[in-house]
Amino acid sequence: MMLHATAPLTGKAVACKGSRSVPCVAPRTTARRLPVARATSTESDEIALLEKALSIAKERAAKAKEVAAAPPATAAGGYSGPGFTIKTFNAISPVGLERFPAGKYVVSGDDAKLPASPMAIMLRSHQLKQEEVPPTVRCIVRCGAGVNNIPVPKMTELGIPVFNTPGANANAVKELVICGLLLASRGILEGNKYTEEVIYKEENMDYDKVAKRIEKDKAKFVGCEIEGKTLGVVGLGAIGGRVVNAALALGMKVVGYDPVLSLDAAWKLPGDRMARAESLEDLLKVSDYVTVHVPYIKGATHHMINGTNLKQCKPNVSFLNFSRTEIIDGEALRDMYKAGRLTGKYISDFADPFLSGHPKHLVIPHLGASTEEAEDNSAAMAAETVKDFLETGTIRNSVNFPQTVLDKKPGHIGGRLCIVNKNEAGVLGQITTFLGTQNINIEQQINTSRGDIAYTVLDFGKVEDPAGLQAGLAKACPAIISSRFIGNVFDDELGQPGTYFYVKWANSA
Ligand SMILES: O=C(O)[C@H](O)COP(=O)(O)O
Repeated sequence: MMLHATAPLTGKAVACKGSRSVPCVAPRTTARRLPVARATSTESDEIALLEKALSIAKERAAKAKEVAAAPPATAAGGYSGPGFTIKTFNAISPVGLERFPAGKYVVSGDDAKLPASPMAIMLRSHQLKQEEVPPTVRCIVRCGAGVNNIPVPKMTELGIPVFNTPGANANAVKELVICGLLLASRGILEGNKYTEEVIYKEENMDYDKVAKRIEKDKAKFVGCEIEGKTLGVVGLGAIGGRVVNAALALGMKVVGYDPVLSLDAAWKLPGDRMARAESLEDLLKVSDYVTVHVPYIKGATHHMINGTNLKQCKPNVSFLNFSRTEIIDGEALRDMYKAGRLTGKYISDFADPFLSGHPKHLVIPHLGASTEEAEDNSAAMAAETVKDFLETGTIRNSVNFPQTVLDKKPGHIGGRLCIVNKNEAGVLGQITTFLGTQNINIEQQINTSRGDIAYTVLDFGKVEDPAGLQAGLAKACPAIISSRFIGNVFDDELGQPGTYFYVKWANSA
């Protein structure tokens, strides 16, 4: 789709309320034949718009670079020791990067600019390889929801928590889903393509002819309304829940399905106005539109919509996929289109290897979370999550570690040990027994577990040799994967970033 306002244009830019980056163009007042130069005018409008969009993108990227490359400044409060080092992949919003206090954190996408090997990784859709994760990395944070670009099971095995930012970009995705519903119900993209590729060409950009043709050919693109139709929402988390409410507000009927609905998410649903399907098949049977909002998990949501359950669908069902390609089996859908069994559209911000170029498959770039607001929210939330973890060991919004929060006692002076170990019987006992042999009195502790991993945080008084303590503990408890000693971060020499971190896999390599 070309980037310009609707009707043929005078080329005169006017201020447009609510639009920051895309100027509107004043409508023509009298009909006239468009000279050949008309094409040049439209092109120059488009070039101007594209240049403007590009300059905004460049400005944001430059700002992000500037923040990331800022030399380590002296931190507020006079701290002048080493800072936590964060390696970024992808362009991360400066709004998030600015959350890392200068002098206490050094953030860069370039290893050479980090004074020490990275202690955390911050990324968006970059396909993270295991080799990119040195043993100094204590955590990884995804500015966004989907973590299928991160080798999570391997990270779990290495004892590295992976965080994401659930909900931070949900509104942006919801708005695009609503747009997707309209793209599915009306011939918007097809009509635009036809106008540009057929009408303009055939009528040689003659305005009067173009205007007549636009009226005449509208009959080719008759759509339907979404009001009163049924939307099936698969996955009722932060995005799905918002989609449910927005669709209801537009007068749609909504049926939802989520086999792992959290209590938190359930509270946000309009239970009285949304029907809840007992199974995916039940949802597919009644839906005119189906939108998927589940994470991509191999073996769980891979081809969740497939050749078997597509047979349950209404023939004119349209699919919206702003989650991940592999959730819908594109090959099966293509076969159903081929056999004439399905006639609705498939709207997505992901390409599909089996449907590329198929007239029913309307693809746009992966734009779900690409709004300034979503990028800012996700980066800010990611930065706070990392800071909390690095400075206190707190785990919130992790996809592979248990939620763990142990508030420090006011005025606590001394150490905190954060231990990651295999979730096996007797390990906690081994840890506390060992600390007892070292004359360490535990003041408070928390022990949590998730799957194969357990995480323990213990507070105690001052210790003289944290490194020796960690080495001794690892020897006494073979199930320990890593441990991290946190003193009073930034306040005493034991609390300096980068110190006292034990990693079994690095030591045994
Ligand atoms: O997983 C997500 O949050 C979305 O797909 C957005 O991804 P992006 O940050 O790469 O745009």
